[in-house]
Amino acid sequence: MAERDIELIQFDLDGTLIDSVPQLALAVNRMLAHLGHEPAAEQAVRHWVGNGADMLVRRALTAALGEEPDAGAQQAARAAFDAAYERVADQGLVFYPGVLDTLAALRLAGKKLAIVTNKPYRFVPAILAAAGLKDRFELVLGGDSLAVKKPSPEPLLHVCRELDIDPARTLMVGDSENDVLAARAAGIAVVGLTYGYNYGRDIADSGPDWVMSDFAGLATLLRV
Ligand SMILES: O=C(O)COP(=O)(O)O
Ligand SMILES: [Mg+2]
Repeated sequence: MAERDIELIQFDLDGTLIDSVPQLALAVNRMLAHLGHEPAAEQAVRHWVGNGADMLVRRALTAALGEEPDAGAQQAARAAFDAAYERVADQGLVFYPGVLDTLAALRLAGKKLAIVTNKPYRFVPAILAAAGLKDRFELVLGGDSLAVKKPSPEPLLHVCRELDIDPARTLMVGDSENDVLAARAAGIAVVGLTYGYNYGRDIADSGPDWVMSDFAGLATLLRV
């Protein structure tokens, strides 16, 4: 199948469309301060993002405590993180270069667009609204929208089923090995972006079908 036959593009959010680490780091540090711990460096937070809010909080707490938190500490920390992130998630958002123009061009070319993020769903609508992207996506799934999140293929397959589009006519675009693993297991072609997080590792090592350093490369790939 030619790349121009792609009908549906599923996007990761953090590290792909937006650089959300400043806001996540702020929320992590408000949570740590609330619990009496020293703040974490933004660079550390960058490497903790990728498996959703529970894992981000767990990694931050483990670093602060020097051991895994117990269930009660984890729960209290998650509540403090959520309260803090709710206030800043849509503030001062930075979209990566080429994202807004390329999304508009893909839409104009008749492509269906969706978001599959591991970020809890409740934070996502405000982020999209702040960027004027509320109506750009056919479907938006958060990390807690289904019973499983990426690297499970299920969220990606769920979107294909809901929109009635063959995985073979779908493209996944993300910055993390979780995006590549989910796409591969779903039989979906995948672009790996080099500018995101991926725990500080090279996305090329995960073996995506294409490696791109620039979001606008999608327009060239899909010939829109
Ligand atoms: O919130 C996370 O941990 C990662 O979110 P993402 O799936 O949009 O990269
Ligand atoms: Mg990501």
